Amino acid sequence: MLPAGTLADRVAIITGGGTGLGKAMALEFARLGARVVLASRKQENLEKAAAEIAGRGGEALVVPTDVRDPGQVDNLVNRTLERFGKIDILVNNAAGNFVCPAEELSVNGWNAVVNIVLNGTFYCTRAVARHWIGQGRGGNILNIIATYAWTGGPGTVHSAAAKAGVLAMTRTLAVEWAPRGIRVNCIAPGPVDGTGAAPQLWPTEEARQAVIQAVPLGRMGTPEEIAHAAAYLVSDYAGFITGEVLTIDGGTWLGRGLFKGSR
Ligand SMILES: CCC/C=C/C(=O)SCCNC(=O)CCNC(=O)[C@H](O)C(C)(C)COP(=O)([O-])OP(=O)([O-])OC[C@H]1O[C@@H](n2cnc3c(N)ncnc32)[C@H](O)[C@@H]1OP(=O)([O-])[O-]
Ligand SMILES: NC(=O)C1=CN([C@@H]2O[C@H](COP(=O)(O)OP(=O)(O)OC[C@H]3O[C@@H](n4cnc5c(N)ncnc54)[C@H](OP(=O)(O)O)[C@@H]3O)[C@@H](O)[C@H]2O)C=CC1
Repeated sequence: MLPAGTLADRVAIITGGGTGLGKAMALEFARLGARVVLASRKQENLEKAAAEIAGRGGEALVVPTDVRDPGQVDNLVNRTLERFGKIDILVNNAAGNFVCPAEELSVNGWNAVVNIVLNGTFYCTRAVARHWIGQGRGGNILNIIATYAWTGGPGTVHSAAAKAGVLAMTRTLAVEWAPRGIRVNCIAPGPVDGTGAAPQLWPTEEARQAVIQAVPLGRMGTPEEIAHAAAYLVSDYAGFITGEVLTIDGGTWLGRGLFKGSR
């Protein structure tokens, strides 16, 4: 765990910060001293997370936002600046996902996921970076992707394609904005319990056990394990890291190996 004070005085916007991994990151960033801005569609989830942060002595601003709407994203940036006067960190964590054979996926289904994951990430990134560049100051962007950005993800073509786009965006902007002092990195989590992925991707205990079988470390990850790594990447400890993907998946994307029977 990073020491308290690591993110002192930082202001962090976290999209999808009311639930799952976003909430875990918000709690951890607040523990480390950051003031956090929670942005997603459902105000009720955001308020609950903000109350939990306040209950632990932290400070959180709630800004209901649909990241698919560039106008709402501009409002998110403006509300953050009105309240805190600056932005140091943006975490693009909001996502939508469901399992559906590609040939059965409707245009609306494709667009729903791609608009949240790929377009929403770009709208938020552009709005925050415009502010930084206008002010002549740097900042930190962390994008939450998934390992199927490079392995492919049968059953989730919308999400896999969108996350691959976010990975390309990360590497592109890491270099394009390096002279501006803006770092851009990714985390690729493996399956994590206690998040919104469960009802969408492993809705039954049987399905969950099948996922665990695919993990070399033999278990799901925890939201806190992702949050600790996220805090590191947006902190000064990672000051020379940009354009990188930190995979936190218990070895899952590497597979189980071919020769299990003979080991
Ligand atoms: C290793 C793990 C990696 C994990 C990665 C993650 O991201 S985990 C993160 C997990 N967390 C989350 O996913 C949380 C957020 N997720 C959400 O808000 C929704 O799941 C959303 C992504 C559909 C967006 O909602 P919305 O209100 O904007 O959209 P809407 O309800 O209006 O639907 C739009 C279209 O999609 C269609 N459609 C929907 N479901 C299915 C389905 N199962 N089957 C087929 N199709 C489906 C629906 O029929 C419609 O098409 P139509 O009929 O008009 O042609
Ligand atoms: N959990 C896991 O096992 C894995 C998760 N991931 C990634 O981790 C991240 C967090 O997912 P997880 O915590 O599991 O799932 P959650 O469903 O808990 O989180 C997704 C969040 O995105 C928000 N969101 C969805 N659509 C929009 C939108 N249009 N505008 C703004 N916010 C939106 C939701 O809030 P609201 O409904 O209020 O809008 C929700 O808080 C995602 O990027 C996901 O792809 C990657 C690999 C594995």
